[in-house]
Amino acid sequence: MIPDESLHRLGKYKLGLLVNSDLDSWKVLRKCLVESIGRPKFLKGLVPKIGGYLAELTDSLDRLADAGVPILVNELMGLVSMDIILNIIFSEKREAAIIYGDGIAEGKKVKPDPALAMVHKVMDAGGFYGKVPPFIYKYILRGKDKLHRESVLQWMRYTEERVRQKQTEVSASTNNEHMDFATSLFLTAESLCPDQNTVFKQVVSTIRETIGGGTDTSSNTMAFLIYELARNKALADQISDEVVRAVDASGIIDHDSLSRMPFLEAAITEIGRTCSLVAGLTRYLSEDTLVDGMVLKKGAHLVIANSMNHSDPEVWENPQLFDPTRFMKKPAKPEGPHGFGWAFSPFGYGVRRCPGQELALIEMKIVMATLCRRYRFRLADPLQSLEIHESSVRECGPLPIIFEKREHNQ
Ligand code: HEM
Repeated sequence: MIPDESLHRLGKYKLGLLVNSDLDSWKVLRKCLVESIGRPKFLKGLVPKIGGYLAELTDSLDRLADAGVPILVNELMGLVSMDIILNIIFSEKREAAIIYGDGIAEGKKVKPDPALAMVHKVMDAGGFYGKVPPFIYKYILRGKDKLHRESVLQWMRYTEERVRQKQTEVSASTNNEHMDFATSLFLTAESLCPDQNTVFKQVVSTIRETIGGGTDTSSNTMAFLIYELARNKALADQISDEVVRAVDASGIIDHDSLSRMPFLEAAITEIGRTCSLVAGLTRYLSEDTLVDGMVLKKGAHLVIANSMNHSDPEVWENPQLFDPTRFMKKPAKPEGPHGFGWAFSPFGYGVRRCPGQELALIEMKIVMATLCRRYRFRLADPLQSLEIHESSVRECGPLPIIFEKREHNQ
């Protein structure tokens, strides 16, 4: 539940998408986001872009496999998602995951990536302020409050600086044919917002949410999936064989071959259920609403508990079991994106559903297809259990994994 004091403060907040309480400005930003990262042409163009990056990453992972040393897969996937999202947003060519993989292969101690470390801290701050009523964090948890505030301020300065640089580039450029997300966002926001100051503020807020939303979400989902595949060799082999069949001899994964990987897609969907990355969705009732014969009053704040719905034994047979085949069968009910009605909503529902869903699915599919085709994943400690850290999203704790080359490694 959102405490009243927070709500009062949110009432004045008209920036960004996630916690924006002003319908008009939310609509403008949502349009910006959906018209840029949601466009089919943009999504199709992502496949070769991410594929090029992965070709370099797998050279590094090959060296890691040859060295036979474990790598923290939660950190690796965080860097992969960060490299990809910053490339999409700013056309920045980052190689943080490659540097990390090479460093580990050579037995060096690798320093944490500053941008990723900042996102982790901000997600932690989001989790902290989302859970604890304001008077507690203000008066009782003063020390933690100070730390989280500093992380948030550092993050705000970083994103503002990046967007300012971008604004200068956009206004100097005459050719915006191959636009990155930030450029497209600027141009759309300029056509929709009343003044330059508002444009700047909205772009900064939206970019903050896109980096945050685009990093710790897909990266943790992939880390959780790698954990399952490391524990279940038969599933991992099944995905690997499917990918080998779907791509031609060149091994290049293109847009068409991605559509020939239903089992991998089902495994990604199933991990969305078992890990419930976003544990709950929040809603404000703008009118009295009838739910299961009960009237919920206008003005109520609801939390839709994904983590409970996703493991409800009345809906899911053997809910604790990681079983992708449940998403390959004919849906039990015709409702909802996967035929499981309200019982399955990893990306949310309706007008507030995640605007990055298609992007995340393409990214996760191409990254996991590439990794599953080329490597087996082995837990460095066979008894390793999964550590889950509850932040703004569910985060995968330290997970050391050994990459082993498969026969289809090239
Ligand atoms: C596995 C990956 C992801 C998961 C599981 C996820 C999940 C979610 C969920 C559950 C919501 C709330 C939806 C609702 O209340 O109905 C949400 C909102 C949002 N997501 Fe994602 N997301 C993912 C990836 C991404 C990516 C890649 C981006 C950006 C490129 C993104 C940006 C956002 C934004 C901006 C919102 C707020 C939308 C609004 O309030 O109108 N997400 N996401």
